[in-house]
Amino acid sequence: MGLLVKGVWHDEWYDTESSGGEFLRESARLRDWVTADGSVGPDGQTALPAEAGRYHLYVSLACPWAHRTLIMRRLKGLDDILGISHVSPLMGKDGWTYRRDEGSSGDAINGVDFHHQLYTMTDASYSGRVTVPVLWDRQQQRIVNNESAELVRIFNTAFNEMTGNRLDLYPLPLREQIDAVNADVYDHINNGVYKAGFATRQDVYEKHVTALFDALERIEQRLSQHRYLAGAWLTEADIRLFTTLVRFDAVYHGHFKCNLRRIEDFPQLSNYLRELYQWPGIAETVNMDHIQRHYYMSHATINPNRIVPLGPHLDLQRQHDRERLEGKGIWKVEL
Ligand SMILES: N[C@@H](CCC(=O)N[C@@H](CS)C(=O)NCC(=O)O)C(=O)O
Repeated sequence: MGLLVKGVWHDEWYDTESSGGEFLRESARLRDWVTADGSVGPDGQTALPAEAGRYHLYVSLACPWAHRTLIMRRLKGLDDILGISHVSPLMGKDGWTYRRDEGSSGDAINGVDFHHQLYTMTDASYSGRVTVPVLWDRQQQRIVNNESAELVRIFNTAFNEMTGNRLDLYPLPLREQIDAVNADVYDHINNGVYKAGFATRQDVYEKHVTALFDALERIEQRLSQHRYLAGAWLTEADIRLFTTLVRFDAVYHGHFKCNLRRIEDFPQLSNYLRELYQWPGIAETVNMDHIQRHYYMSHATINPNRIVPLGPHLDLQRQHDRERLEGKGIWKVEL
């Protein structure tokens, strides 16, 4: 675990000292877009044009943020035009690596050993955290974007004409609702588990665990009325919640001490989790071995002996009861 300072790798754990025991997530810095024809992104971002085989996705199979992009790649039928490489689940003094003997695929495109090399290839004096996921442009030899929320949106639209895939996980009429639920889920659940787990003071931990379970209760309530977070349509909001829920009982409950309840103990959330897990294509994106080994073996400050627990035995293929609520599947746009 570490970061780059002016292009030089430093092995350092998160600094929570200067923030009163709080884990503060750094904003992603590489924010260019890919659009169908290379015209600017939705907020005027510089963009590159969609082309089959031009881009490559670097992920960790353990990481919930990277997992969003893997699900989008699958749902949007991008497997053949967007290659992937995955890091080793173990993130030690060198940060994310491409060590095959630990379970990495190796880097199929650049052959680097360390993920931070992709950042310094992009900018020789890069400063900041070195994170997954990353979208790489093989033509310009640089990272295009390292923010998963934006990669989800890029994958949702940029390649539609090429693939003929009309699924829209961020439909115009639902955007306001999606943005609102995303904000709550991001702050209190996706990032909430990290804020609790990486806290280095008792009161800070308690504050974030309480906020996390309050948010889970709110979502539980919502899911008692609606099949999905934005109503009858499955959207990116569901994908974003799913990647945290699927790790929850296996990792966050024990390792991050988010243990007031398990997801299994919430009737709506647990059935909803199973429905999404059983959605065509999604289960294949879940790698519990990488998930468990990553967290328990990489965070030495939390689990110094690096023992990986054997349980819990989750059966996510069990039947769910969500059919009692109206579901319309995924929205489709006209091409
Ligand atoms: N904002 C980023 C966050 C990604 C992120 O924090 N990924 C974690 C893995 S789960 C990481 O690479 N952490 C390395 C570090 O913080 O040094 C995104 O959503 O894409």
